[in-house]
Amino acid sequence: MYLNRLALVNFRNYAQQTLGFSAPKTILVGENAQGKSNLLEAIELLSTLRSHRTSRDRDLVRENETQGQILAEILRDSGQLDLSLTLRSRGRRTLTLNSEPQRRHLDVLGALNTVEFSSLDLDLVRGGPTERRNWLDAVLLQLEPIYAYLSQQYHHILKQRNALLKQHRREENRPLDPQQLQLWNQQLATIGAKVMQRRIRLMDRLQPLAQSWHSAISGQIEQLHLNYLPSVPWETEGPDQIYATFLDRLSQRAIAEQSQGMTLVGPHRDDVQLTINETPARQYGSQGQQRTLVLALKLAELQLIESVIGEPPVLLLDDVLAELDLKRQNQLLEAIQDRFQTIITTTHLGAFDAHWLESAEILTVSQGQILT
Ligand SMILES: Nc1ncnc2c1ncn2[C@@H]1O[C@H](COP(=O)(O)OP(=O)(O)OP(=O)(O)O)[C@@H](O)[C@H]1O
Repeated sequence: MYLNRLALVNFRNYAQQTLGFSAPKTILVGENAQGKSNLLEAIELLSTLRSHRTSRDRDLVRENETQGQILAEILRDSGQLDLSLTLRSRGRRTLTLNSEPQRRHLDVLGALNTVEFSSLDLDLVRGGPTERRNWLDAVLLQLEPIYAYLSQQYHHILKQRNALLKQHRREENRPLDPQQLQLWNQQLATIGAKVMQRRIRLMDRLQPLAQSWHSAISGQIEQLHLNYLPSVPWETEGPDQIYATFLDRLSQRAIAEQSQGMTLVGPHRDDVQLTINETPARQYGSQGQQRTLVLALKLAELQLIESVIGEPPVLLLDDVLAELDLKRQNQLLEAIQDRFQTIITTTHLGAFDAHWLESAEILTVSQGQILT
């Protein structure tokens, strides 16, 4: 898969910018706050329909403008795709694929596959369960875009169920309608079990890949384990078993849920435990070890997406490469070679291994403009 051209109109600090990618690696170099990450954010938006920096479209539209646009030409094995996303400071975004307006936006997921690696990814080790769940969900969206509907459905049910519990807590005299709660319980367990099952399947596929990268980078001295920690005890019997256990668990926590006014059981409470040599990585890791771990996870993600979709995804490295020592840079270089189109941002080229610079096109970003 290859991102051939990108055009930005009134997006973040770009007024009008077209960019053709002509090498397997592109390095965007520039001072702070010039627009390097904004450019990667535009690509991320086309790929996932989300930005990890904001959930409001009005932040993405250039100041004092009412609408902005991102357009891309993507070369896939099956042919060329033209994708455009129009963002409005007031009003809904619109999307076209090959000039056809798309009513169901989630259907566009999968047109452009990307793996992003930024310094924020260190939060996979250092941060809380939310970061790790979001990561799993983002990988699942790339692997099976249908997961977006499942996740949306789950959050809708969760919101409704929480509203019911909250209302009960607020109006203490009002008894909780057991039938209504039962209905939400069944829906939560049905969809929740499917979400968990997909996440666990993903972990099973990521684990051996991450382990092998991790042991290669750490020189075989450290053993990585990824362990899914579900809030519903997990048996391997299959969806019916999970559904039944899920309902049991909800009834066990019923009093706590009613007094707290929120749902305490389900995949929105799950976590992933990362251990190195059986010690939790969060407590164990030096900065270097944590970087090795995150790099192994990202390489596993890259490899898995490639094998599932049958084409290499585009790799986005936001300000992270210069932070890796030369050994880790070379591991990464070896893994991606020229097979993965890679777009890299940095404030300085000095820390790059010469091999990176040889095979890359280097572009300077200054005040919302790309100088070629
Ligand atoms: N909606 C917007 N309209 C105009 N300018 C914006 C908008 N959103 C962000 N900016 C500007 O974009 C710049 C930030 O760009 P970006 O985050 O891409 O920086 P960067 O080049 O990646 O720098 P760093 O190396 O610090 O990460 C800031 O100057 C900010 O004011």
